Amino acid sequence: MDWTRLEKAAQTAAETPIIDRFADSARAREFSVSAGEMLFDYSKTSMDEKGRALLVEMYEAAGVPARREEMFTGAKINETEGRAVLHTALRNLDGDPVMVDGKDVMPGVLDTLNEMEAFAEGIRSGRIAAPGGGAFTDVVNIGIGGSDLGPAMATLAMAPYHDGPRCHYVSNVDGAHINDVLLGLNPASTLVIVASKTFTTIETMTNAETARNWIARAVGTDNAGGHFAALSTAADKTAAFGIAEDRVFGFEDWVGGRYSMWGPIGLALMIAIGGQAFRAFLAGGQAMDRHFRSAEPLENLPVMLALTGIWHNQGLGYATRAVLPYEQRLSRLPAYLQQLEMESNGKGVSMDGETLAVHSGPVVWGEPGTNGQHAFYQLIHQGTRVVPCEFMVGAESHEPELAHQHRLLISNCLAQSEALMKGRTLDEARVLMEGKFEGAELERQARHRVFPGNRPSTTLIYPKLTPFVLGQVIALYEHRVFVEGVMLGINSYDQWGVELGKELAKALEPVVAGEVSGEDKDGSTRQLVGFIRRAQGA
Ligand SMILES: O=P(O)(O)OC[C@H]1O[C@](O)(CO)[C@@H](O)[C@@H]1O
Repeated sequence: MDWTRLEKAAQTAAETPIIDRFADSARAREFSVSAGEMLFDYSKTSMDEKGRALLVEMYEAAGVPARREEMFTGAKINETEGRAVLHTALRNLDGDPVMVDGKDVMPGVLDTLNEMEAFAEGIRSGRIAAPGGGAFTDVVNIGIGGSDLGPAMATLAMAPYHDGPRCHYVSNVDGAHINDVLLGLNPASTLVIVASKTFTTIETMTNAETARNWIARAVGTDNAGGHFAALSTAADKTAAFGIAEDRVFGFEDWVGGRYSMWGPIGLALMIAIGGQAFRAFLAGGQAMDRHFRSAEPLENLPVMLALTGIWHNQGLGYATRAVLPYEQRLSRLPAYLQQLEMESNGKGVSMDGETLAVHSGPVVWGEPGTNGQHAFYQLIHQGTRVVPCEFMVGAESHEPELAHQHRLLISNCLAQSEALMKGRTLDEARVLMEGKFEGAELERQARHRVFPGNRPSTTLIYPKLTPFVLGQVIALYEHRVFVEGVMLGINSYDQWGVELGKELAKALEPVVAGEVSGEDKDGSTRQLVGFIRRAQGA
């Protein structure tokens, strides 16, 4: 990959102020792309035609289209773990065959979907009741990372469609989390879902144990099993935990944790919104898959989202990107995308083990607008670092009676991208301050009110945040990660970088407990442990 050529092209293009590009009346149209009823506008960036052509050339040279076919058809593209990458099969609602090791995985996928739906509808209707009688009023999903963030994010996002039992999510090993969630619940009418691909994750297994004790204390050990379900690839381990086979919804190792909300890991979401709405969510993902698989690069929304990302990160060296949904119900989307993007593309070596020639994927962060405007947008507008912003907003809300609020929301979203691009010159700031200050003080005050402008942003607009649209948005970001990962030459589907901390935490627990001396630890770690133990009165 000729990253130097990209850097030069991007730097040259960035010499032209973004706003000047709109002298061409076709700019907005030509630097936008649609998928279904969704529009992605990347015209407020410095990307020019030459740069875009180079990006497409690099995309082709990296072999993204061929790799994409490999992914969809079950090739083992997760090479370090020897696994296929088939979250797309989970939303392949038509059941067209997808082969892994010579076997069609679709009958199993669709059977599991039907079983999940029968269970979810049973819980929703009260047909599947608590052992003591009475419908389940509350569901607690215990999981972390990919076994938490997806369904937790989507349950919030889908609030207008939530007509099932209340759903709660516990992830942190901090006992405060499960304590505070369980505090308000009645164990006799609570269903606990233990969600863990591996069923070994220490946080989840510890919380599951705590929940089991809580349930057993209230309803008796014999009845506790009736309050549990499990979502996992490890049937032996769910059985060992004591969860009945018909309460276990399994999936295969070709579904990565952070890509797993489309299958059993989405069970709590399905219980919240029902099988039909969950299938609409899957259909949205499937529609984005079809678009991604068939559209030419310039007409392909995930591809252009990815190429814009590469332009900003590897081309211009912008180390972070902000995801700014003007949609309160997407408040957990930035956290979800942090795992999706950073656990996937935060790698320092290429697939063949060589050190990466360019930076890996960016730091992803964000908050919903308009909240962020009153917090960190100061830095985005006037700070010395450039942060490409990814705005998103729905044309319509679910609150027609509050249409004026939605107008305000949209206006704020569009105003921010306009302000970032246009900025405010010193002359304009002076005019603003005239009459209030004069002389040197006017000059000083005016300088504080200058906005450099020329700051890039993109905007994704969708009709309304329905289950279908949420499915489209999540699949869009998954495919963006895929394209960027292939162009960087990395494996987006492993996560070895999380292992070292886990190993060290395991070794440190007996040191913190005072059972082992910890002499082999560094001075800082010994000091911290010592301080904590003294504070605990040990
Ligand atoms: O579903 P599991 O196996 O409990 O894993 C939870 C999370 O932990 C990780 O493995 C990271 O430690 C994530 O990739 C995963 O989503």
